Amino acid sequence: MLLAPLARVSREVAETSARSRKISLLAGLFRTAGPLDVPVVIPYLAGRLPQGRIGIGWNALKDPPPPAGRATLTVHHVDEAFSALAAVSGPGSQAERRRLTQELLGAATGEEQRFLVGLISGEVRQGALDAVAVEALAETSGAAAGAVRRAVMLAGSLQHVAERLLAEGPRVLEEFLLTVGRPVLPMLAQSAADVAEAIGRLGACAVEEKLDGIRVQVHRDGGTVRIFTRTLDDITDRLPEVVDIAATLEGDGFVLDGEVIALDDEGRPRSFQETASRVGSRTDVATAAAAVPVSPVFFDILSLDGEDLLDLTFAERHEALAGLVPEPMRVRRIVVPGPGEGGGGGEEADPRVGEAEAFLSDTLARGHEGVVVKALDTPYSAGRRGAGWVKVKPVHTLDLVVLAAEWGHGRRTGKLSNLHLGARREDGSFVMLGKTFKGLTDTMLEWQTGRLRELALHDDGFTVTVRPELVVEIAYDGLQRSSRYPAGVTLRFARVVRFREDKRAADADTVDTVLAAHSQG
Ligand SMILES: Nc1ncnc2c1ncn2[C@@H]1O[C@H](COP(=O)(O)OP(=O)(O)OP(=O)(O)O)[C@@H](O)[C@H]1O
Repeated sequence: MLLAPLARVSREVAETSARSRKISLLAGLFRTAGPLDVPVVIPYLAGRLPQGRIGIGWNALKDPPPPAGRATLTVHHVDEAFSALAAVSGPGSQAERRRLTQELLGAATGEEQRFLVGLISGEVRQGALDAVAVEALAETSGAAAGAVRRAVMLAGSLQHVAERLLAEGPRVLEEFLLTVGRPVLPMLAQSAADVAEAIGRLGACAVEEKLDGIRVQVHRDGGTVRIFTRTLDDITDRLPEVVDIAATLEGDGFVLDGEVIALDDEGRPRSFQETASRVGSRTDVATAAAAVPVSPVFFDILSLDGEDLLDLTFAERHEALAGLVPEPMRVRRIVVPGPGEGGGGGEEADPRVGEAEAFLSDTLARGHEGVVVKALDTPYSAGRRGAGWVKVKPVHTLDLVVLAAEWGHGRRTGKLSNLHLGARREDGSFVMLGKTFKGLTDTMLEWQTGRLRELALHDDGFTVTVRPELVVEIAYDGLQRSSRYPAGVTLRFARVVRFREDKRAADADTVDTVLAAHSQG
């Protein structure tokens, strides 16, 4: 398959806001993709290189040779060229990378050059591509969209399902079952401004503590335990104490969903940074575990003794959870009846809300982040922000993407300090909303300097532009008008709360969400 139609479709999908048009563009592309192309086409459309980081900065990209007059590059050839680039190392590697990059660009037409440069710099990034691609795959293969979606959730990979579906046809979808040992994309929550709004959206529900730890999916198959993160990375070796606990539970095979968190002697949460760096540390796990032990706290169960529980209601799943996991390892919760069941309605204050608000206050007093209100009658929506889960956090924060960082002065000389913060647009590009260096501790400054150097594209001696991949959680006091920023607004008193390495840029907040939250507040 030639690169030219892929570059064209990528541009056209970004340019149109009509979902049906996006689907038919992608379906047309998938129809022409051969089995060897699919493993490359899907990541390229999402703006990702299968090789990961290949260390090309702007120097290698600037002053490209004149574009080729005819499209001859194949997707396979480009993939090989990127593999060759990723393998370059040692002395003279910068010059060699530039030579290989320029050679590749010289073989590309104008449109292909723009696509390749965007791919390398992280600018080609389609927002919400997965959902559209699922429908396009259904259209191309003749499978039902729901069946493709479920297979993607269970496989945890659009690419894997696409490869098999396009090669083998719709029947292959039956093979994507929930399998203990293979992670599933976790269900995510929607947000509400307060408990009353959350409860108002749901019928009978559970109000659960929202713990500020790291999401984990714990699988046990007989004697084997595996632990996965929200992004489906296997972190089993980093959490020996959680492995031990999972091994002591009575069930033989299960998949549990929950959070791991570092607690102090009184059972209060230690700082998120302590939990995060403990879960992130791969070296000398035994010492790290002794210094900062983490506890698992489970809130859902997806499979038990060979039975897939995803389609059961939350009430039924919770019963199964309670039968397997003893209380201190289950999240604290209260159950609130539906509007017709326990009073409420009418003009007077809804007692359902009062009880939930008291639970929230108590949860905050215990040092936790907020609550997640969950409908009792809904199935587990793997990989989606399901309407059945609504989170309420009193401190509103945004997850933004670092677009660039400025070299610090004085005490911060030699460190990348002031961060340029971007919100996502639906088309996958980013809008800068402001800058901040507030809230950064010395440790964070040190860490971000190293991390941002890895992502650097260009350094003009003052500002380092980076691949837009690092997600940072920002607290702020509202928005204010500003003609200096492209959305016409900027953040007031933005300060860094923490880095969210567990999130991808595609999970960051969109500029529309930011503006909508502001207009409500
Ligand atoms: N009782 C709970 N039920 C569900 N999720 C919980 C619970 N306690 C803590 N969490 C955490 O809260 C998250 C739910 O919010 P959401 O799905 O929006 O994820 P998020 O974007 O990581 O949110 P946040 O940044 O608010 O933690 C889960 O991913 C999980 O890590």
